[in-house]
Amino acid sequence: MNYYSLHKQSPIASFKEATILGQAPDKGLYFPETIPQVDKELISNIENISNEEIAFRVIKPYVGNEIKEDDLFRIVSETVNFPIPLVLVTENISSLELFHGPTLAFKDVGARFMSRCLGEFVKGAGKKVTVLVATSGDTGGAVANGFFDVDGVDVVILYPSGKVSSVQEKQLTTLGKNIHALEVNGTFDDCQQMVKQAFTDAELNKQLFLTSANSINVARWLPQQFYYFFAYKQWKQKEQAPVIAVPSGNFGNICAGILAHMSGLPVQHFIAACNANNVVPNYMQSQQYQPKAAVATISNAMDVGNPSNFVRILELFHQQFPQLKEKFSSVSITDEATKQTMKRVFDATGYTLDPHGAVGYLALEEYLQQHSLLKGMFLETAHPVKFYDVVEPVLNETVPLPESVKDIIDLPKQSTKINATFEALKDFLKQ
Ligand SMILES: Cc1ncc(COP(=O)(O)O)c(C=O)c1O
Ligand SMILES: N[C@@H](CCOP(=O)(O)O)C(=O)O
Repeated sequence: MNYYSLHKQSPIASFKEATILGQAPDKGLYFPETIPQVDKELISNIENISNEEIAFRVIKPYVGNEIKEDDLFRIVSETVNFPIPLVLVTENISSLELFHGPTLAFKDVGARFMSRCLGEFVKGAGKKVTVLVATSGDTGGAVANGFFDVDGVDVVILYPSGKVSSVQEKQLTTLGKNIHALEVNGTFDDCQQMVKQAFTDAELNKQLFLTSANSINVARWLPQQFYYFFAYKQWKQKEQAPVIAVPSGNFGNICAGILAHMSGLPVQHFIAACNANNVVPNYMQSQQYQPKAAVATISNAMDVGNPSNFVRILELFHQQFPQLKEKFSSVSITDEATKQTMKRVFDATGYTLDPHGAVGYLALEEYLQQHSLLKGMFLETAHPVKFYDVVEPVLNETVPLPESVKDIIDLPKQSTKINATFEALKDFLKQ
């Protein structure tokens, strides 16, 4: 598979080149030249196919021959070696629990896949790779975990100071060794902008071999398709495709879901569930894309004011608004409504939502009220314990700490504070 830049000013890249570069030289995001179609048999027989094989068959056309088949199978097997259950919460709403991986968030899938692909590509390159990542909470922890102690790779994580949860911050800042955390005096969008600028700085790129582990990198973005297929495998009413609500911030996750659908996966409709950061819900009303400064919410990992991947969604629909509108809608949910949903669902069903999942749940519930014959699922994108400081007072219940969190909660944070300027990042990287 070849990839073109959405800015159309860079040469075509192979999967390996796109993974190593992260972002195209003209600052565009890479996009696959064609959308491969999965075999009809993969869908009709999906209940009998292992997750490893599903993942392999989905990703193989995107990777082509740039990783040997045996190695690719091993990589996907290691990527999806934890449970991803679809759990019934009410009669017509299910939760796809994406939080059973090592850092308790859906990012583990993309981060594990990408770290292994990059490992293959830089083997024997004789040069150290610096992986840059901007995070609003979960990407950083997953990437840190995926690349921890990997030979030849340094990871630099930029996160907005005071705007991630305490558990997320510990996951980002306590590993040490090849993982460096930069606490930026700004927002996630500032961090993302600084990282994107670093890829275009001639001096830095002469000195360092830089790549991105955000969803701008195709090797982080594309494997996020896997769990949409795993969800369908567990979907009982195959005669009617599910509505899927995805808590959305940078829009990489939902964009991967739409790509899976366009490759043949049955989905009735996608809902991008946003918090108060409502750039995309506004776009769906006005057709005007107007990025704005992110506002802080209790679903902090979705506090994004200029989502990177929305351009990929527009490309998937060939920039045609009527087609986009038919398959995709987007709503903005307030913090107050998020808390009420967490409490109401817990009291009625005993199910504990994290604030991001609660945004997805409410968006889905409202949609199903308008479309009463349909059923759906929301993506529970992180474990509630990652936001225990929000969840516990709302539910008036304690969320037990899993061992992985107990291990880090009392460790000292190791981070470097920097201003939200590219120069500050450059100075740090040059050291
Ligand atoms: C828990 C959680 N939910 C939702 C999102 C939003 O996902 P995306 O940026 O792919 O839209 C994130 C951040 O990635 C997250 O960490
Ligand atoms: N919500 C994300 C923001 C970055 O998203 P990415 O998928 O583009 O890496 C986070 O938790 O860091």
